[in-house]
Amino acid sequence: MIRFTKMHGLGNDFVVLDGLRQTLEPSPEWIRMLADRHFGIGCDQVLIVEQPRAQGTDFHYRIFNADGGEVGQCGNGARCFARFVRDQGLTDKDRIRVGTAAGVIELTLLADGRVHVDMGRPQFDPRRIPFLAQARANAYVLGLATGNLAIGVVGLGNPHAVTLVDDLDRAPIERLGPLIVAHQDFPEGVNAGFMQVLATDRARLRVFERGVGETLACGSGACAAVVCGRQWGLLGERVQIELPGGELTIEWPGGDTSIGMIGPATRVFDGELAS
Ligand SMILES: N[C@@H](CCC[C@H](N)C(=O)O)C(=O)O
Repeated sequence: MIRFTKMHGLGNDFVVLDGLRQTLEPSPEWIRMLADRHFGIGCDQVLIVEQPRAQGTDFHYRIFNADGGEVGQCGNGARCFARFVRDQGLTDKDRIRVGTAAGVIELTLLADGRVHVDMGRPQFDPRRIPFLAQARANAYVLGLATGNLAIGVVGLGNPHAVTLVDDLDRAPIERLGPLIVAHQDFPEGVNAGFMQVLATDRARLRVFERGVGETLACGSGACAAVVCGRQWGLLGERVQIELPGGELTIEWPGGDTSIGMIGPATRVFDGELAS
């Protein structure tokens, strides 16, 4: 039997697994089965808690998309990770340092039950995102079969493309999302965000995620949207991002500073899976 916990961050849902007290062999086929909403448990991402690998960290955090691919970042998952390791008695710390495939992030359990994630500094160097562009820019033009699209591109431990729209309810996300995610200029794929700015401290966002499709919320996507919005002179330092599943607070002073995200983490149920 494999023990798991079903959790979500604003409807971006996860199967969370303790890889410290049980032996796991997360093949892509097994991850796809867990994530399957008909033949498995159902989730957008599978998250695994492992022994720390980097010095000065408490745990290692592995993230798998529903398609079985392993990735470097999941912001909503990071909040659930913090809640999980505390609720399972794996730590008694309020501030937890976690290594990921993309670097170290810091999670802080707040007194009101929400979690703050220090997501690290945004990456703008196209080669390191990775994105095929000659030089760094605040905006790029992406050639799609449907025409040219203006995007911002930023790495948050995973790649993001952000498009500004006038009306999020009318944006052709189902049509453009798959084209952006699979575009040849993103050798490892990309998460495609669509943002409508409402004020300097408030925006709406929908994200078509790499390896999943559209989700109810994307934490790293919300950070990417604020970074791009600030670079375009549209957003301030502290922004409320409205996603289909609820709201996140994103803080980014700009420049070479790290980006902060505050939001909820919810445990839905615990279960056992016949392995
Ligand atoms: N939902 C996540 C992002 C998960 C990974 C993403 N789909 C990728 O492939 O990079 C979030 O909350 O950040």
